[in-house]
Amino acid sequence: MGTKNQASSDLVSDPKKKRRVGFGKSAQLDPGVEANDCIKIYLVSRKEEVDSPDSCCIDPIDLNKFFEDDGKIYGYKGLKITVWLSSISFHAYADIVFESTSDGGKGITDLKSALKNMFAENLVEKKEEFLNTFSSERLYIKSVISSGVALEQPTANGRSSDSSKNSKGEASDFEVFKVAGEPVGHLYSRLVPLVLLLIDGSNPIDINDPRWEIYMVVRKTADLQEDIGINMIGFAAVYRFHRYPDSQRLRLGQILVLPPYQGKGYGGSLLKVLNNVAVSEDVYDLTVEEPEDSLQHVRTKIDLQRLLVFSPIQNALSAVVSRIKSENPSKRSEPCQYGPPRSAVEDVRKSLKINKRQFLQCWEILLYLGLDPIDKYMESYRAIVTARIKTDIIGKDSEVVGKRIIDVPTEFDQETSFAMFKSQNGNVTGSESDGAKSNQEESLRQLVDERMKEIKLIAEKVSMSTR
Ligand SMILES: CC(=O)SCCNC(=O)CCNC(=O)[C@H](O)C(C)(C)COP(=O)(O)OP(=O)(O)OC[C@H]1O[C@@H](n2cnc3c(N)ncnc32)[C@H](O)[C@@H]1OP(=O)(O)O
Repeated sequence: MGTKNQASSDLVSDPKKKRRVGFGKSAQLDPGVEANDCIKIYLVSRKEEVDSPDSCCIDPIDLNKFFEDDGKIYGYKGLKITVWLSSISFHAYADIVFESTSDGGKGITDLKSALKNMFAENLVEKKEEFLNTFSSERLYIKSVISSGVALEQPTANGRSSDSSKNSKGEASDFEVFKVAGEPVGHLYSRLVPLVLLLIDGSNPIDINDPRWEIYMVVRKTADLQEDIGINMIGFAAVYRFHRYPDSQRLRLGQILVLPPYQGKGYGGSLLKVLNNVAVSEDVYDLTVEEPEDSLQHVRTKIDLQRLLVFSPIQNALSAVVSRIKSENPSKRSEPCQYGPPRSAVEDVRKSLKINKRQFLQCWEILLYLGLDPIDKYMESYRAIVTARIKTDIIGKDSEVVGKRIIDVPTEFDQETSFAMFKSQNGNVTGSESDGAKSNQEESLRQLVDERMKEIKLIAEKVSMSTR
């Protein structure tokens, strides 16, 4: 880490100095600068890319969280921090530039310790030392994968056309390696900054727990010399649970495709490899921990492609589609069940390793795809989705007297925030009113609209890929 206008030793590193109390009037207090506004992080794979304006600037989820209290940096005038993060060894170097420092009543932020929070041991003090890592650590990824196991690549359809969009054909030129046991800790320690910067709401995994495995996607670059040409594209951290009495479950905890490679099919390919692992090892199921919408989108597309050709569920699916067509669910006063039979849930889990929750999500979209032409059955379909969402939010007893949903002020997404309200005698008391009821209906309508949009989008993509 270094500075241009000021020596790095000028930076405050004594925690006691971090938040000195100022005595000026509050109106004159240093307003600070948002970390997000003065830090830029570039991902570089060659030393020539350092200082180049054309390098890949990444877009971290939130840099403010690395700075105490309100995420602001205090005490600097004209502060600009440029971080170069190596995608070869994952070391980082920070170039810190500022015109002057002074305590404007809020102390002078300790930049060193904040950057250490982000990059830990990967942070290199001297630029020269950082530049040297491109040669001294050039075999790092190669050495990691040499301790791992190469996995079979998926041959399933779905991404090949997208991959060919890339004129360099990058997405077809990759391999996946599984790293387990002792090397996981060392490798993951290097990957932690990427996880914290690029995966929303992530926390580092416990590297002392031997049940974590890392699946690494690498690309061999043909134009470079032997030994050098291996880049990491992305990785997944997967937890292997024991399931009594003699089975195992896999849980995808974190997945990241490096920003320059996102949207080129690598994430989907990695998920397909994980599906292959789950099926070939005959584990109980493969689940995903709190998937982001973007991941859930890719995952659902892949699962739908598998389900559409999975013959054991096709009869059940046709039967439910026919019932919807003839029963007209939108006209029924009682909510009706159009879910899959239990045997289908079990078949899907056993053969495809898709768990029930994910299968139900996919089933809803399979019904949409089956109701052809969908426009004719849209009212019925929407009624089914509405009933399902209502049940998900307030449980199976939603129609029971005395239980109502109301929307409540919340710091979370308003669209998904409800509270259940139960009165003693079945009458609604307190603040629930006609107004609250219509708010509740509006919230439900918005949720249904969102889900309908999502279903339509995925159904279109899947139809396109299977044509
Ligand atoms: C359990 C967890 O780890 S949850 C956190 C998941 N990880 C992250 O959010 C980190 C940042 N994102 C990523 O690393 C990647 O974008 C992943 C892993 C989510 C997906 O990998 P990619 O290689 O980008 O996906 P891939 O190219 O196979 O598929 C692209 C699809 O994902 C969608 N997608 C990719 N990135 C995003 C995004 N940031 N936002 C919304 N959608 C996205 C695209 O719309 C595309 O869908 P389409 O083909 O239907 O148009």
